[in-house]
Amino acid sequence: MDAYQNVGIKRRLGRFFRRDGRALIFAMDHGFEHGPTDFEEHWEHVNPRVIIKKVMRAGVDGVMMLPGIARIAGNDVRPDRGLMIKLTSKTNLRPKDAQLLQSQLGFVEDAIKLGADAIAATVYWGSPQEDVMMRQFAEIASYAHDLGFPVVQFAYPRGPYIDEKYGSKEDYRVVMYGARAAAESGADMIKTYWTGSSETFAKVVDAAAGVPVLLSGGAKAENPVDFLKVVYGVVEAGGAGAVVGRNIFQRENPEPLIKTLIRVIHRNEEPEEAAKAEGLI
Ligand SMILES: O=C(COP(=O)(O)O)[C@@H](O)[C@H](O)[C@H](O)COP(=O)(O)O
Repeated sequence: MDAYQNVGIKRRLGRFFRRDGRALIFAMDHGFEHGPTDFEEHWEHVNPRVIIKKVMRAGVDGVMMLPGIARIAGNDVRPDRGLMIKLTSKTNLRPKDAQLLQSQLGFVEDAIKLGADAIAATVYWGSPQEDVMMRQFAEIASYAHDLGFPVVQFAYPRGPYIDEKYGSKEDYRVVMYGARAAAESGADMIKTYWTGSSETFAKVVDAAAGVPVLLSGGAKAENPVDFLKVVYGVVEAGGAGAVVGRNIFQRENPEPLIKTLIRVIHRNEEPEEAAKAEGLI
């Protein structure tokens, strides 16, 4: 039985990762997690069908979204690309002291009915509510794995003790700890923060013990080359690519950036050269 389940996990992971073991995944959960103001720069992208068609054309390897957006736009994700459905979230409208919890808003069955190739959940390692998210992740992972579906953990260390002890949630010792905790809790793919250098990110990759580690994109960079350099650093460190939202959808025409990211992630091209080749700069 186990062998068959592992085949399912591997085949489904293979819809995200190319032969080089890397992926560029488009993130589209911001309308819920940050609010629709994230789309104000290019308001047409508040319609998931519009932006998903654009990112598909440009060649992203997969897309991550919440279940309701998958009902609206899941069909626009081409069948040969990965569809990741995330089952936990929070709004930015919550009181501040409740922001350190992601709640479950859907179930493994929902994600499977919607055609998911992978199922994702966030754990804020170090949060006072870490226990709740650990249990949510365990329940989701246990059931998904039983059915042969890979599970992605957004392993985000954050909480008052982290700030007090390390000064920053991006301190590599903290990010490394989160990645390790994700691997030890059964994740098949990990999404986390940039640590500021390729050397320190390599430690995060090591700590994940073979589970692929992808960058969580972050706010839109003023200069796209700065963002490309971060992604280049992730790849140099042995990272498995990036999950990118704002740097893509906060551009009217995201195609040149996506094509440049593909050059950096899948062809190891230097950011500036790649950006010039795609007419981005
Ligand atoms: O993890 C998320 C939010 O993280 P946050 O609480 O803003 O640090 C997701 O909303 C995004 O999917 C993720 O941040 C990737 O999108 P970008 O950061 O590239 O916009």
